[in-house]
Amino acid sequence: MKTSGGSDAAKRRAGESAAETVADGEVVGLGTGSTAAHAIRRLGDRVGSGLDIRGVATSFASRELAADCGIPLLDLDEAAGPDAPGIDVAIDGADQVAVGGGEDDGPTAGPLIKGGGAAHAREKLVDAAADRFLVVADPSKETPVLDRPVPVEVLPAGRTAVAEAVRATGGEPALRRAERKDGPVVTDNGNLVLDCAFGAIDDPGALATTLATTPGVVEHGVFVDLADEVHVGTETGVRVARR
Ligand SMILES: O=C[C@H](O)[C@H](O)[C@H](O)COP(=O)(O)O
Repeated sequence: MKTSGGSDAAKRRAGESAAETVADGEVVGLGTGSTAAHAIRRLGDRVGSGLDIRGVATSFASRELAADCGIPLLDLDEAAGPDAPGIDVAIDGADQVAVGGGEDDGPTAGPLIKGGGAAHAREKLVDAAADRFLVVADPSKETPVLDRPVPVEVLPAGRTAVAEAVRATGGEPALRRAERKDGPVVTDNGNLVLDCAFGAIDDPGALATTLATTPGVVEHGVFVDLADEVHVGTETGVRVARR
């Protein structure tokens, strides 16, 4: 399991807070990463105590963890077809989340960057299909303006063409390399990842459209207008920002 900055206690509070909102009978999208893993473990505990849910995994890693935790699983095709139950709620992490001011109504949940674990293509499928999408994060992920490099999953044959297109829009692409093998990271879908630095992203919606319409791009890690709630675990509790 990939880990990231931020304390594990804060991640656990965030994951468990979101897991507590899941109700009996629901179909639950199971996110990827070290924060979502806490939600999966808590859901596994609740299943052990009688909660009746089915999970839809977003990656090889989340499927494996959910199976270890005793959560019954559905494929996305089984959950999202015409006569299928649908996905009631998805719980997933983020690499960066824009949280707005909201002095009167509390903080507001804005766009996200995801894909630090190269799982963003399946995550976006599941998170977008869910009736409620809950993001779980620690305070190191919050920012007023997104500015982390955006993970872009590309067809292997499109790697150079997509890199050129990214440069043409002012971005700087870097092929993601594996830490424990000589060569690139290969996604669960058999593709490559370009981490594309754009500096401060003033218009995430426009960038999302540009990347989505670039030939060779399978999926990018900008998630716009998808998050319903962001559960931010702190050293002492949990803050919830809403859309
Ligand atoms: O591809 C991976 C996912 O988008 C993760 O949800 C994201 O990288 C956050 O992971 P973590 O909770 O480990 O920081």
